[in-house]
Amino acid sequence: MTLEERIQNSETHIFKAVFPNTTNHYDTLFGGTAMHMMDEVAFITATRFSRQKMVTISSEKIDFTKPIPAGTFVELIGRVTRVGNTSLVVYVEIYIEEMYSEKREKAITGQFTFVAIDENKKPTPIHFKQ
Ligand SMILES: CCCCCCCCCCCCCCCC(=O)SCCNC(=O)CCNC(=O)[C@H](O)C(C)(C)COP(=O)(O)OP(=O)(O)OC[C@H]1O[C@@H](n2cnc3c(N)ncnc32)[C@H](O)[C@@H]1OP(=O)(O)O
Repeated sequence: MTLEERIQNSETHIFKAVFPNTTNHYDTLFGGTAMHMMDEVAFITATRFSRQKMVTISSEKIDFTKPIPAGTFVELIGRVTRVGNTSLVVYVEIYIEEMYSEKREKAITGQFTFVAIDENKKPTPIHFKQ
């Protein structure tokens, strides 16, 4: 399998409904909840890419460009964008999708770096390198 095929195969999509237990006093999705969901989809993407134990080492530049209203769906998409020696980077996007129309827009983006670890919890090479 080529690197591009492996990236394509490990691209991960998760849909969630924005219900009131995830919203703040503005009736929009909590930022912290969004980051939690992003870390989760990034972790799944990293693990599906590598099939190794992965831990988050860094998250960066999380841009909240649109509020996510209660009563919508969100789609999270994780995609590997860089493969290093022991680390890889996953770019995550969150799209808002209205429940009763096809309207859809990008709301949040961010980047998460993961490191593959061995049985001693030390960095270990990712089996696939660029
Ligand atoms: C309320 C209800 C809760 C419900 C719950 C649900 C959970 C829903 C969320 C799911 C999410 C799942 C996620 C699970 C996985 C964890 O939970 S992970 C937990 C958080 N992460 C950790 O605890 C990791 C702690 N850090 C460490 O153990 C060590 O730093 C590590 C990761 C073993 C790395 O060791 P190190 O000696 O610092 O690494 P070092 O050799 O210097 O560098 C290794 C690589 O990292 C890179 N690197 C080092 N520092 C950085 C940096 N700051 N930035 C970028 N790259 C870096 C290096 O460049 C190197 O890359 P390569 O050139 O080899 O590719």
